[in-house]
Amino acid sequence: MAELLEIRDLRKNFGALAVTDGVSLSVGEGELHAIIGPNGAGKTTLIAQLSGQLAPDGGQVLYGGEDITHLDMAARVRRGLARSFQITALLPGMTVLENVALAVQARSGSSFRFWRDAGGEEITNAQARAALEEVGLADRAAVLASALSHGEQRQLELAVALATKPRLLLLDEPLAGTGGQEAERLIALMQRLKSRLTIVLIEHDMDAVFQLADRISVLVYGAIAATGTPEAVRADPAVRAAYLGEDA
Ligand SMILES: Nc1ncnc2c1ncn2[C@@H]1O[C@H](COP(=O)(O)OP(=O)(O)OP(=O)(O)O)[C@@H](O)[C@H]1O
Repeated sequence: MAELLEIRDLRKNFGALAVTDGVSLSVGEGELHAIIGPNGAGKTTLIAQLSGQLAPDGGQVLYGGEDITHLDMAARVRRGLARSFQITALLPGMTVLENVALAVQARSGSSFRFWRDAGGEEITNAQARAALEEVGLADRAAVLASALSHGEQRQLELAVALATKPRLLLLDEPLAGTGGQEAERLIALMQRLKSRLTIVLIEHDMDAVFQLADRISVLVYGAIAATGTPEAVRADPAVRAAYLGEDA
């Protein structure tokens, strides 16, 4: 498997706290790589450094062989690296379609003038509708984002990320706050996406993680305690002790 993402000795401190403590890991093209670990282990902080939201204090991030460590978020999105947020970043006063259309625009880098040009808006909306179709929200396109259920908002966040046509998708707790059928729908969606995208997934729902992941990395106190297939990670005594507990 060719490596799409390579993280080398990444470091981030908040004051005296080493939140990312020399993390090295690679993610192959087409892989779904889950990052698990206890609360406060530094998972979100790690993702933020991959998306370009947070600058690391040391180490390197390579994407498709290119050193992107010092690129900003917009430059990473243009290269096909998209993040779906743990904290909902939707515009509640805009429709579902408008939320996705804005993301399409961001990826194409189209100017405001292009947006207003005849045809521009239509193309943008067609791409936005395709993303909504993919996540199963097409029939909610005209509804205000604020009127969606929690699970639907998570679907919309995924549509927003997909609208940027990512090659690598960073998902931070996409199942948070969902349950039952909503969670099942999102898991089925991730299962579909993993056939055509590379995904780095942070998730606390262990059933979902063990079902979806090709490989799992366990982060404990900012460092990788283990990386391997779900079977290997489940069997790792250090992982069981540090995180999964007796009944894992
Ligand atoms: N901006 C910040 N300034 C100071 N400390 C921070 C900041 N962001 C995070 N931290 C601290 O860094 C540590 C790691 O936080 P992070 O959110 O990355 O963990 P996490 O593994 O994603 O946790 P969770 O599973 O609860 O989401 C925590 O102790 C947190 O309090």
